[in-house]
Amino acid sequence: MSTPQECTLKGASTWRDTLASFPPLKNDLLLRAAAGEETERAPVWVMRQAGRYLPEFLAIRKDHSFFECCQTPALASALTLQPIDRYPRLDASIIFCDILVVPQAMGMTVLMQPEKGPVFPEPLVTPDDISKLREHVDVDKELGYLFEAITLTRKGLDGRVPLIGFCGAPWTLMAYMVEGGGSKTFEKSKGWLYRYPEESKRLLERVARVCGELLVGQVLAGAQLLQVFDSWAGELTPHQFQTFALPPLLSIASYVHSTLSALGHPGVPITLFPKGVHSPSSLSLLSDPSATGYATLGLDWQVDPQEIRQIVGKTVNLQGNFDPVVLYGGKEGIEKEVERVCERWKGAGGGWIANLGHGITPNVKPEMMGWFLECVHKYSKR
Ligand SMILES: Cc1c2[nH]c(c1CCC(=O)O)Cc1[nH]c(c(CCC(=O)O)c1C)Cc1[nH]c(c(CCC(=O)O)c1C)Cc1[nH]c(c(C)c1CCC(=O)O)C2
Repeated sequence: MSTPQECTLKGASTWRDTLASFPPLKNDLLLRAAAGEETERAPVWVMRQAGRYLPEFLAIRKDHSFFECCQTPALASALTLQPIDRYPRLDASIIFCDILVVPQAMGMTVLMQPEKGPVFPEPLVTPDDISKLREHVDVDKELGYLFEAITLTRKGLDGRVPLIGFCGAPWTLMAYMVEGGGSKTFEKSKGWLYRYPEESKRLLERVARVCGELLVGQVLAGAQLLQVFDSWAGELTPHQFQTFALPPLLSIASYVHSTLSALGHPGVPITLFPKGVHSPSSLSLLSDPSATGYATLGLDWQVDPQEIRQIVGKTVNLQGNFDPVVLYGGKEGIEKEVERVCERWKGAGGGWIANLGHGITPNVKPEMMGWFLECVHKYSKR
């Protein structure tokens, strides 16, 4: 990972003017919860909140390919604002983009296929293929559209809620780069970890370098909180998580914090979403933000907040962990479950950001999302 002094992003010299051009923030609940405050109610947002369950999303998507939406700042910004315009109860926005823009920036072709999801026509088959990746990634050149989208979106938000920037975690990105798409068994990518452990570590650190710069660039462009999505972390053994997934995650957070600090930027909190990581030994490694650089841990729906608090203590904030399928439970079912889960969280103590335990799914009725948000506002009150 390069040292902070080497930050050559354009935003490194322009961020003060960029930030000064934004309207003041009116709703800081998310930032207070991310700073560890037990807020008067839980801030709430939903992973994949801009997406296919919204008719206004489908209307734009009909005329533009998925990556065209990501790469066109006006479209990405419009899609980011759609859920914010529709749901005044959301406490955060997340920039419309995808974790797979990092492998694209490294030189890989990624297609988004209608029923299949992401496909890499030329995945990394053996470590020799690593040499096909760009040696040096010019993040401004390859991903500058995301920085532009963020700056544009901060203006469009008009201070209503904070804007979250994000990237994929190196292990999750490596899994896609080696599998060539989604997988049930992860036999190719996990196969690499057994067969080529040293080459895997080098690949993960190379991916981490791009992720670190991408996150810094997003903050310099106006992102107020960052999230790293390790969607496939739960596929690893605890030993693999510690050996392969964690070191590049730590490199990213350390790079982001030290680079922003060297630039005189006040810094932003980072959330890690290590989906499926339930082992106490792995969770313990993530319990101290001063050691990891991650202020908040995202939880999926398969754990209980009070049990997790027992393991990680109260220094780290938690985010999650509603079952995404609760949104198919009908109004009464949603209300009962939100009330139950909010009580567990209040009993757990510490900073809590309400969210689903994974992305919202495409068949959710938009009014059920609205009802879910209303229930969280009501039942998370302290
Ligand atoms: C693994 C992953 C991806 N992308 C992402 C992850 C991590 C979170 C997770 O685990 O779900 C993250 C992501 N993807 C998208 C966002 C935008 C911001 C948001 O609203 O949260 C974010 C934060 C848009 C998207 N990314 C994608 C869509 C739908 C594509 C379409 O419109 O055709 C959206 C709105 C496509 C995508 N992108 C990816 C897959 C596997 C797919 C296909 C399956 C699916 O649709 O969920 C990779």
